[in-house]
Amino acid sequence: MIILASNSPRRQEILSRFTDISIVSSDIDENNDYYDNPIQLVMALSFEKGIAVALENPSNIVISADTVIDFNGEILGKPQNREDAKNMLQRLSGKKHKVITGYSIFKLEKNIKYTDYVVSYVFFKDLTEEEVEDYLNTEEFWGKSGSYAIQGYGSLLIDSMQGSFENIVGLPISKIADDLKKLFGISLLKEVLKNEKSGDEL
Ligand SMILES: Cc1cn([C@H]2C[C@H](O)[C@@H](COP(=O)(O)OP(=O)(O)OP(=O)(O)O)O2)c(=O)[nH]c1=O
Repeated sequence: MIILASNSPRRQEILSRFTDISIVSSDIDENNDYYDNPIQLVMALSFEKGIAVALENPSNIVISADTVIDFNGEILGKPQNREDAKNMLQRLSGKKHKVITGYSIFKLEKNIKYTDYVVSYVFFKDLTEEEVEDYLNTEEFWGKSGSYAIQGYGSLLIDSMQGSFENIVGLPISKIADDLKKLFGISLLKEVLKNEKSGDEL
């Protein structure tokens, strides 16, 4: 069984659509000042999140991920407080930014330690002060990189996007499916059929 090393309900929801998973939470310090390159940062953080869990479970496939926003070269993570969130949303307003998710896949008994990343683009609408305040009042911004959730009320803030939607939500499932095929010969569609997951509710 695949282990997802994550506390993120979004990541759990995405991966569990395709295969049975078990969750092992990974608590690492995400305040990492070593990297000013967002790609290096998300790859390093995802590796760190996953490796501790992989060492405990060497015979399992372990997947971990980390998501940040790259706003003209500046890294935006999760907001510390409402003020911080307001500031991020006002800066993203009317502009394009990158959402970068780094992810790692491990199976240590086979000496597999794989890390990669996926970039998506999000174009924000011009937001009024009132719209920003109303969105903040939904409290959805907590725990979200860039202070919004494209899968939630944040969809109203967004003009358009380019690339993988699931990557923005935190797990680039299409790319990970390709990697699972390459690394282990596992097909997520075959997993869906094997586990008789129903497509009816989607
Ligand atoms: C941009 C964006 C981010 N997010 C979320 C995905 C991630 O959960 C979160 C970024 O924080 P992360 O640090 O990547 O992940 P996490 O702390 O939530 O979970 P874990 O480290 O245990 O795996 O932002 C959305 O849900 N929607 C969005 O539109």
